[in-house]
Amino acid sequence: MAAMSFELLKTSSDTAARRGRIHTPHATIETPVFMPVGTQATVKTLSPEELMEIGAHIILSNTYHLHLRPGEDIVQGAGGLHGFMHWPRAVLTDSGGFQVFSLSNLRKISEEGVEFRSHISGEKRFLSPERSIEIQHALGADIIMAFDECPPHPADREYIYNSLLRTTRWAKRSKEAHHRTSQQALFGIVQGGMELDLRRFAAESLVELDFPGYAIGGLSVGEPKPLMNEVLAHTTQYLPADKPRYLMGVGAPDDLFEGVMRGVDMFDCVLPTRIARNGTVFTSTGKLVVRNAGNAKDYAPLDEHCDCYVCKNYSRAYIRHLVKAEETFGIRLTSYHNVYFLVKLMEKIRVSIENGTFLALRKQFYDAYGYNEN
Ligand SMILES: CNc1nc2cc3nc[nH]c(=O)c3cc2[nH]1
Ligand SMILES: [Zn+2]
Repeated sequence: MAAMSFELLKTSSDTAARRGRIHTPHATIETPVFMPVGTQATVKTLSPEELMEIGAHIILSNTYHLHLRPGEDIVQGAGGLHGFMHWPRAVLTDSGGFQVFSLSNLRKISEEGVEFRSHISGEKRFLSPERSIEIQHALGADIIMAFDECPPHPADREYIYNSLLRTTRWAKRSKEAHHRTSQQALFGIVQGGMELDLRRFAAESLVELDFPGYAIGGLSVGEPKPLMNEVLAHTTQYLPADKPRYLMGVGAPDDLFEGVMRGVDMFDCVLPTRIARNGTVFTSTGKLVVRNAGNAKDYAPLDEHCDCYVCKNYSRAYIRHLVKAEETFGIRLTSYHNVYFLVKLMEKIRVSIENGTFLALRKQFYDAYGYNEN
C-alpha cells in the first residue's frame, strides 16, 4: 500500500477553503482536520478509546521528547507508537528541531545538525536530519517531518534567509535518509519567517524536492495573528493544490477558521488540553473559566450546545468542585470536552465547505463566540 495519498474533494469559489481526504496505513482522515497533541505518547489524561469516541483519526507525538525519554528503541520494541500507545489510527511526529529551540538550552547549530543539552537530564545530545529520520522511523508514525530550523521571531532577514537555505539542504538530506521505508510519508516544512518573498522561495525550493505533503512552519511563534494570517495566505499560493498543507502549532478556534479560509488542511495545537489543566474550557459563547465562583451552583453543562459525553452527564458545579479539589477527574472532563470541541468544530467546518456555507458558519461562530471578523 502506498504510504499516503491525498484526494482533493472540493475547492471553494469564495475562499481558499478545501475539502480533502488523506489515506494513511492506519486511518483515512477527512480534511480540514484538527490533530490532538500527544507530545509524550499520550494526549494528556485521555485514553485512546476516548479519543476514538471523540472522533480523532490522527494524533501528534514529538520526536524530541520521545528520543530523550523513554528512547525510540523502547517505543520500537513495543511495535512503534501504535503498539506502545495502543492507538490503532494515524500518528504524525514532528522532527525535533522546533522542540530543541523551544525547550533545551546550550544548543549549537551547524551544517551537520544541532547539538543541545537534554532539558530532562542536562546531558549533551545531537540531532541531524539523518538522526531525526532514523528516530521517526523507529517511532513508526504514518506522517513524519523533515528536520528543520524554526528561526526565532523576530529575526533579521539575513538570518532568516540563511536559515531557510540550510533548512532546504536539511530537507534534501531528510528525504535521502527516508527513502528506505514506504509506509511513512515525509513532509517538507516551509520556513521564511515573516518575509513574503522568502516564503515563496522556501515553498518553491521544497516543491522542487517533491514531498507528498507540506507543513508551514515558523508561525505561531508569538507574531500577531493578522501577520500570521498574511504570511499564511501568501505561502499556500505556492504549494501544490493536490498535496496536504499542514499549519504547525495552530490553533485556537478562530485560527482554525482563518487557516482553513487560506487553504490549510491540517492543524495541531496543545491549547485544548493545556487550558483544560487550568480549568478553562471552550464553549460556543467563548472561553469559560470553570473554577470561577459563579459556577458553584450552576447545574448547566459546560456548553448547552455541546453533545459530548461530559456535557451530557456533568454540570459546571460538579466540574468546578473537582477542579478546585484538584481531583484528577476534573481535568479529564475539561480535556475531553475541549478536544471534542475542536474536533467537532472542524467537522462542522468540513460540512460547511461541502455546502458552500463556510463564511456563514464563520460569521455565526464569531458572533456567538465574541470574535470580531476582521
Ligand atoms: C505552537 N507553535 C508552533 N509549533 C510549531 C512546531 C514546529 N515544528 C517544526 N517546525 C516549525 O517551524 C514549527 C513551528 C511551530 N509553531
Ligand atoms: Zn462538551
